[in-house]
Amino acid sequence: MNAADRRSAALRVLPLIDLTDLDENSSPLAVAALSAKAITPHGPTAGICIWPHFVETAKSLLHGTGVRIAAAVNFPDGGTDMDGVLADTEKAIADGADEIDLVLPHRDFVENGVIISRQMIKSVKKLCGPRVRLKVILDTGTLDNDALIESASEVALEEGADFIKTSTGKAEVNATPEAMRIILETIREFRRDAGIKLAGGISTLEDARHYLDIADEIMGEGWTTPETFRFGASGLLDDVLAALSGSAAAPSTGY
Ligand SMILES: O=C[C@H](O)COP(=O)(O)O
Repeated sequence: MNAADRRSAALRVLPLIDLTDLDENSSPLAVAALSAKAITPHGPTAGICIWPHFVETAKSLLHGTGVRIAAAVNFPDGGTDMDGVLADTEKAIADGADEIDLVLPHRDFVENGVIISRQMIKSVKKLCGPRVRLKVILDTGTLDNDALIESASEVALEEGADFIKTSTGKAEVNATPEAMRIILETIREFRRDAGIKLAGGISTLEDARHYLDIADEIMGEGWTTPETFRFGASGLLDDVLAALSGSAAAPSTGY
């Protein structure tokens, strides 16, 4: 991409980023720095994505800025501890979370079928109510099978997910164009108003633009807005800001 293309990609990508800090060593200080970084001279990111116990800190800093606060629950393992997931969700919402990123209990989904997964998504959605958006993280690299990705997407959409998110960023395989295609085709077929969040290992504008091209191809141009499309990324904003300030490109991971 030349400098003009990078700049135009950066302007498109910036409002779609959920700037993420889900490091196990995250801290209130780190969340404060993340919150400050989310408000750039070129406009805000869509949101920040953090651990539930830091929502209160972020809320006090971001209140009124338009930057949404997403809390990751059942993260990153995707276990079946329903009570723990509901308690974390309830607390995050009470502290001011605008969005919940819930990891599907994917091992149980693969081994035992849909019952626990449906129950968990339905119960978390009930806590979210009409105000708080629910993103369901499939962990597509672990599901590792097209039919499973498709059926997990269907289950999430049927139980009220507002977004399907590919990955935690902690698995060996995270977002991929192949998984994205399956999810988007399912969304197109079942619930065009639902969104997709690509997450894990996306750190260059080149990669981000490749995902946007696929979204344009499958859903049509104009579909990708912050209401339907996000990049969950800890590093992508750096390349966006470099492009907007005219610096050189970061090396692409090569999609
Ligand atoms: O939920 C988002 C991911 O954890 C971000 O992954 P990343 O650090 O590879 O960008």
